[in-house]
Amino acid sequence: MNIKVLDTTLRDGEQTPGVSLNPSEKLRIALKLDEIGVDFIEAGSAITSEGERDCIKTITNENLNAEILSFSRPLNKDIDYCIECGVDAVNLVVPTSDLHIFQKLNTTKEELIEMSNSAVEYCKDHGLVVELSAEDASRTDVDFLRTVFNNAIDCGADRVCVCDTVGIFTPDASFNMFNSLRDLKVPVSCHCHNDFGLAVANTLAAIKGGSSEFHSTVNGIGERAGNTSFEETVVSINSLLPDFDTSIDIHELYSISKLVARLTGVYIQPNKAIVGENAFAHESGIHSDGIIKNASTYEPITPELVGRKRKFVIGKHMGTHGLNSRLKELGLNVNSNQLQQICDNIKFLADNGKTVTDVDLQAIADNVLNINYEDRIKLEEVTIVSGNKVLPTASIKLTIDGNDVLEAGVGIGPVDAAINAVKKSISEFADIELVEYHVDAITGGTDAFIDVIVKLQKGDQIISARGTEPDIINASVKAYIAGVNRLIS
Ligand SMILES: CC(=O)SCCNC(=O)CCNC(=O)[C@H](O)C(C)(C)COP(=O)(O)OP(=O)(O)OC[C@H]1O[C@@H](n2cnc3c(N)ncnc32)[C@H](O)[C@@H]1OP(=O)(O)O
Ligand SMILES: CC(=O)C(=O)O
Repeated sequence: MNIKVLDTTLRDGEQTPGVSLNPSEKLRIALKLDEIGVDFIEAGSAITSEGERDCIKTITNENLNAEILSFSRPLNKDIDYCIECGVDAVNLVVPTSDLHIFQKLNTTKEELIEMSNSAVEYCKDHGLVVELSAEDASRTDVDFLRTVFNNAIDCGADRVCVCDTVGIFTPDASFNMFNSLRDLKVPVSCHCHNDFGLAVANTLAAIKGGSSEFHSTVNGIGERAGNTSFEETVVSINSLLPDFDTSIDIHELYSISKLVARLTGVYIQPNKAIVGENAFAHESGIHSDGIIKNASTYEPITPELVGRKRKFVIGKHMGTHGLNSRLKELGLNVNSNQLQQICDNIKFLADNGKTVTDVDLQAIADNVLNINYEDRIKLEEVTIVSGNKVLPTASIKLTIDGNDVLEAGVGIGPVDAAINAVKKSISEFADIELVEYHVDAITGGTDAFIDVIVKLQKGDQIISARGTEPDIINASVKAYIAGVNRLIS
């Protein structure tokens, strides 16, 4: 059975405290959601603001394949704004629990049904598709919930949705709720929150119980602890529920996750399922060895399925099989004695608390293999002008293959300006992208040593490099140049 996906990254996801997307950012996300096969896109809440309406209009102007919805309360003024934005449908949110009806809306159950019915009729009179979402449904008396839904359906609602607004469902409760609503005459969808970390589990249980649609957000962003994670649910349906599928192009999940993280500024933790940095990374020797022999030993799905690549990480827990595989990726062939020596050196560093980067690994390997490696690029000088009233500007003097090169760059801040100046000096011969930048203050104070780790990419090759200095600009430039030197060596 095909399960429909309503993505609410642009509405409930944007309700993440501090997140606000502009029209072009919302459009980029909507285009990607549409491209990868999302059925319904909740583009925002038209009532919220002028800017929000501009965002929704930018999306509705594109005539996407997906149905475009706006959130709306069951109030004509909200619905009028939805109509002005040209949406196909409304997510009409009607609170149904006693708590919400009596304490929040300060009304009665009879008046609530009246408000809900008349809003559905108003929407239908204006040609809108209606998904009626019962807010706080998981704390609502089921008979009353059925009454609200059946009234709405009689008035023309096209779909109804059970919202676990504060994430209190357990998988059993979710299954039972949806199983008891199987006889409703329209599709029933589920909207779960992650307050107890159960949103994906509850969504899967809802689907097994009879829900034919689920709401989710990319990376699980949203109010408080967030919503059901889009990527986790899609992959779980694909891999764990053999009787169900979705129309989503699973290979694109990583790229949409990256896009949403970048545009919202909500970065995901490394151990997040499917899209986290470590989801397909292996440091432990026993795991890496198993993976090399047969990847299924320690990977339930292949990284390629979700648009990712496996990686073996250098560190304290690794063994020689994983290390050898990483050395080969870096173009280094070693015998078993050399391999063991390199492994011992890395474990010594790791035991002393050091994160071992690829550049460290290559330096250790050079030493063990007696390779005389000379950096092609050397930093001679870097000068920064920065302050509260100037555009951060950097001038840089390098020697490249023995020749002096002078360059200048500007940037958002002094580090950006310095890196831009280095990039300009090497642009003719090295097409290198900075894919990650991480900074730590080693001792915590303002006089601390700064440890910068960068990841740089040239074609298919990604390597990590470090710079440690008392000055963040010098540390960043040093890390960047160390990585570039290795990538062009
Ligand atoms: C579970 C969810 O995620 S619901 C979606 C939550 N999203 C948002 O709130 C984001 C968009 N919201 C906004 O921009 C603003 O809250 C607005 C424009 C909708 C309303 O702003 P204001 O008029 O200043 O009211 P405020 O937000 O302070 O209070 C909410 C009002 O809506 C009422 N309300 C809340 N939910 C509903 C509902 N589903 N149906 C009808 N009325 C509702 C409240 O009772 C309150 O009304 P009151 O002023 O008569 O007491
Ligand atoms: C409608 C909605 O976002 C909720 O109940 O959580």
